[in-house]
Order: sequence, then C-alpha cells, then structure tokens
Amino acid sequence: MSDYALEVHDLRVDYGDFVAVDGLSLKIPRGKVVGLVGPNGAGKTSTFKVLATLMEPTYGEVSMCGLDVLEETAKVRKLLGYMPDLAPVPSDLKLGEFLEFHADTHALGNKAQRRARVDECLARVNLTAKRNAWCRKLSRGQTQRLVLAKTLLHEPQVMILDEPASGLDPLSRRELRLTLQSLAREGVTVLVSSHILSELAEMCSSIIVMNQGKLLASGTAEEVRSELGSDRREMTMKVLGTTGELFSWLTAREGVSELVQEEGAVKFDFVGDDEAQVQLLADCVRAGFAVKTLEEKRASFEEILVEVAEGNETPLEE
Ligand SMILES: Nc1ncnc2c1ncn2[C@@H]1O[C@H](COP(=O)(O)OP(=O)(O)OP(=O)(O)O)[C@@H](O)[C@H]1O
Repeated sequence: MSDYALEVHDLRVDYGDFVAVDGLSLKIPRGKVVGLVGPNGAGKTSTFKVLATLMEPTYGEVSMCGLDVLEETAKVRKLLGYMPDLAPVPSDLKLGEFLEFHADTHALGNKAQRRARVDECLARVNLTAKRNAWCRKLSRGQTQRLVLAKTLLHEPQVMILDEPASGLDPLSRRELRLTLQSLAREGVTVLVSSHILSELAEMCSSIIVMNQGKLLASGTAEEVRSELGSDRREMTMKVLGTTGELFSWLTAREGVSELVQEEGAVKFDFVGDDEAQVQLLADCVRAGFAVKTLEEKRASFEEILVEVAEGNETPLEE
C-alpha cells in the first residue's frame, strides 16, 4: 500500500493547442488537508478533473492510494469524494431526500443503514436540524455543507474539493475548516483548491501553488512564502537622536536596500529570514544605536499571489 494518497507524475492537459497543465508532479501524504492555490486559469480545475477520473490527461501518471487513476477507475471512484465548484442541488427535494437518493445510488446497505448514514453525514456538517427543510431554502454556506455531506456519504478516503470556501462568510469558513481538519485526523486526505492563499493557509497543513499550468512552490505556508521570494520585509527603525549614522551603517548591511531617512526613523527593505533579522537588530544595538522600535511589514499572502499573477504575460487582443 502506498504511503501517499495521491501521486502525480508529469501530468499534462492540453485543450487543442493550449497547455492548461504542464509537467505537474505531486505527492500528497495520507491524512492531511492540502491546499492547491493559483490565480484564475492556473490549471487547478483541470488537475482536479483528472484526479477525480472525470477527464483523461494528454499524458502523465496519476495514482490514488496506490491505484492507477486512469486504469482502475471504478476502484478509484469508491475511494474518492469529489466536490465540484458550485455544485447544484435540486430545489424540489428536502435535504434528507437528496442525501437518501445519493446513498441509494452508492448502494449503501439497506434502507435503515442508508438512513443512519445520512443522519451521520448531516450531523457531521451540522445540518441535522434541517433534515426536512427544502434544499432551495438553504443559504450559500448551508448548500456547501449539504454538498459536503453528500460527498461524505460513501466514506471516501480521498476528498477533492474545488473552491469549497468560495462565497462563504467567516463563520461558515471556520466550520468548513474544522470539518475538514477532523476528517484528516481520521485519516482522510483532503485536497482543496482556492485562489485565496490566506484562506488555505489557515485550513491546510501544506500548500501547493500553481501558475500557468505549472507547480510554482509547495510546502508549509511559510515555506511557500520564502520559495516565492517573498522574504522581503518593509522595515521602519525608530531611534533616539539623529539618523544619519544609522543610515550609513545600514547601507553596508547585507539584505538591506531602498533606504529612506526620515525624522527619527530610517525605512528600508530587508531580505532575509527571521534569524537574519534578529541578528541585524542585535548588531544595531551592539553598534550603539538607541533603537526605540523596529516595525516590519511583510507581503500578505494575497500580495504574493497578485505578484505571481502580475508576472504572467497577458495575451494581446487580436
Ligand atoms: N474545455 C476547455 N477548453 C479550452 N480551454 C479550457 C477548457 N477548460 C479550461 N480551459 C483553459 O485552461 C486554463 C486552466 O483552466 P482551469 O479551469 O483548469 O484553471 P483554474 O486554475 O481552475 O482557474 P479558475 O480559478 O479560473 O477556475 C484556463 O486558461 C482555461 O481557460
């Protein structure tokens, strides 16, 4: 049995002449919530459709829990829960009816067993009280939770959720995060996409960043931040007395650039890790400067992604 829930090797998806996914390789361990993030058009949905057995790639190898996704499709589908972006729910069914219908299609035991499983899944997403409500009466967050309950019915080992948090308010996002994290603690692997990096940073133990079909960075949120070259911090150092000497002293320091001298303060950009920043401050104090405060401002996750997207070439209109 493979240690990995998902293994992707050299995946490529073409739409005609357009390359949507280009040489993507990934390994996702079991029992984790992993985020896939990238600007619009990065290739997230195309990747998910291949992983979810809904689309054949141009080439590449994909396996789920050691099964070949392209060859052993029926077995893979039993292990898999896929929640597409904005999945529709029928307006003319009640929640319980909707879930029982799907429990039926999964052939989940006899009527009583199916009913019990529906109840478990409703409880899991905190919708028990709505069992007899009409699907059309649900809010956006409740609809997402209902679709999640449906995705959970057959106890999938790997869940692939396309933008599940989009349009949710902070409370619904928190509930979603808690549900996904508790599934992961039970050994389920959850792969979740978003184009909002901060949303994934709080939900996932690791993040994969895609851009223009390619893998750009992967790891913890902090690792991704430094892999994308966003170690840059905007610093403001306030000191007692004049700032001229401090300005000259900082100019000669590694990682320091864009110095600006102000009344009682020097502003500069610093590129380096936390240890290097601590060292800079310690050296500064040791050199005799009366440092009052040091403020840092780092690029937010959203700014990092905007920088990535801005670096993309925009095709010229014909
Ligand atoms: N059926 C298709 N035919 C042609 N091009 C397509 C098709 N589906 C997707 N694309 C293109 O492939 C690229 C990747 O699309 P995909 O939906 O996989 O990206 P995404 O990262 O999920 O983007 P979004 O966040 O906008 O959903 C986009 O440029 C898109 O226009």
